[in-house]
Amino acid sequence: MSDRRAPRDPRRDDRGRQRGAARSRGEGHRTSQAPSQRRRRTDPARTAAYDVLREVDGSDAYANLVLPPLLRERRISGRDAAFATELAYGTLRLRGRYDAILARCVSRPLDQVDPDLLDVLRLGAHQVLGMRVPAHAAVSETVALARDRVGAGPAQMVNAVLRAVGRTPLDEWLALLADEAPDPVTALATTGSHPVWITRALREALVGHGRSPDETRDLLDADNAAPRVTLVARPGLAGPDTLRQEADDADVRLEAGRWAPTALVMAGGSDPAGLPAVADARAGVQDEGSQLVTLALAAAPLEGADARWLDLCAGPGGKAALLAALAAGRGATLVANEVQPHRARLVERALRAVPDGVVERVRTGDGRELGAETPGEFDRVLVDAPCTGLGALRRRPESRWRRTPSDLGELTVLQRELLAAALGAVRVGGVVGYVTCSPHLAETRLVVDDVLRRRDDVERIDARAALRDVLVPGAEIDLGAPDGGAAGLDLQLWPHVHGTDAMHLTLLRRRR
Ligand SMILES: C[S@@+](CC[C@H](N)C(=O)[O-])C[C@H]1O[C@@H](n2cnc3c(N)ncnc32)[C@H](O)[C@@H]1O
Repeated sequence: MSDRRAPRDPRRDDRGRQRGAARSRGEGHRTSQAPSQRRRRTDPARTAAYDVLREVDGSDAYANLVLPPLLRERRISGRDAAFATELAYGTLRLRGRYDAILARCVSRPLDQVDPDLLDVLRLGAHQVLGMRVPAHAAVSETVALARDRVGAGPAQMVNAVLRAVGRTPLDEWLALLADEAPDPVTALATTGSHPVWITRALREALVGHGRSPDETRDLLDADNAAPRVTLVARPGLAGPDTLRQEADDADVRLEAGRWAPTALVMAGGSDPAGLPAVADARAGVQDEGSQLVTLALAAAPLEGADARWLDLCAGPGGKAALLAALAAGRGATLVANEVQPHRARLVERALRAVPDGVVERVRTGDGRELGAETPGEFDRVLVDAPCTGLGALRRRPESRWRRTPSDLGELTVLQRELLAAALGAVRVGGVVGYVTCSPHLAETRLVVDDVLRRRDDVERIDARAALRDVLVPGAEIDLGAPDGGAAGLDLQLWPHVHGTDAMHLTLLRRRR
């Protein structure tokens, strides 16, 4: 907040950065023209962020697919690229909070504001309230953007609205929004910038998985923070030491992951693709939670043969590549299945560093057929089911505003069918790992309970114990209250507790 209100410092530029020496001497872009004659240039980074927001809104695009090529095309790099990224992603994540504030500063209902203009206002609000941009720069640059992209009339309105937004500090805005909310969940949702239905579902998931509802605020905050890039060093293909050496050579800083022995966290701003091990798939980019559930499935106790593994929903192949690397080290083989042909091709690419003979095949087809097609053939089966992704909201800035409760209906039917197929494909005594990147009880507990209610040949086994067996030595992990029921056996990770996506793992064993 203090930066936002800082008086103008001539040694700093519009983003509060230290100016270059020439700039601070007043040389460079200034001309002898009178201010009124100067044509105001819009800032390329802000324009890029705006164009991403319009693509996301107008074309249903994904910000993380639109922004990187756009930055490359416009040759925006380094700190400007980081600024554009934070501006675009931060604005998308905090859109709900900013809309609630803007609604109090705009004279007409927001749904009557032109969407182009509304995105300019949101970008301005994020600079004023969410970034360390001095208020005068945030306002003047956003007004210039409005003039360039929406027109001179709306630009005046942007000026007035952003000044009104900036007159109240963020903590006072949040207190006001909370006071005016009709109930506590809506207060959390508005101030924490999540839809009410998602806030309620996350709160219920915390409780259902053995945690306190009071953690909801922290969870929402964690969803609003940019995640750090985590790499997986695929065992036997690239050891963490090799990866560290390659990172040193590329001047990239890596830190050991907190929980998974395979995880290395990158210092901000570096490009993972620049590391040879990532370029040739000995390593990859993978959330630490995804690594943990995969390692836990591979570590689950098993009697008898442990020779054939199946990944039922493998695309784009992150977990399949880790499973295959582990299988290679244990003399096992892997079948990877994916229904979408283009994602099956991504699985093949992800598996390209795995030694010959380990990957039996990459099958393109509906995983639901495999229960009947390959009955009882596998010793370990992973079902990383398609889900709402409510556990990975920090990675997909716009997705919380796109998802609707009705998505759950179709997905949870498919989840049940895929889990049933996995239980058909696993041998008696074999293990199935049911995984989602959503903590929603309807996609986790209820799916498993429902499938188990219909059969008496399957038992839950302790996923938490399997996880503890694979953690880095000495790691003390808080997995919530051990209540003895399903919540005591199932594993549910959380962004605000573990710094991972909210990955879920239930482990099941075929008894007969
Ligand atoms: C959560 S993603 C899997 C992520 C993957 N395990 C990884 O780590 O990279 C779910 C995948 O299931 C696929 N899928 C959806 N319906 C399927 C079906 N009926 N059979 C097999 N795969 C399916 C989706 O296309 C998607 O690629």
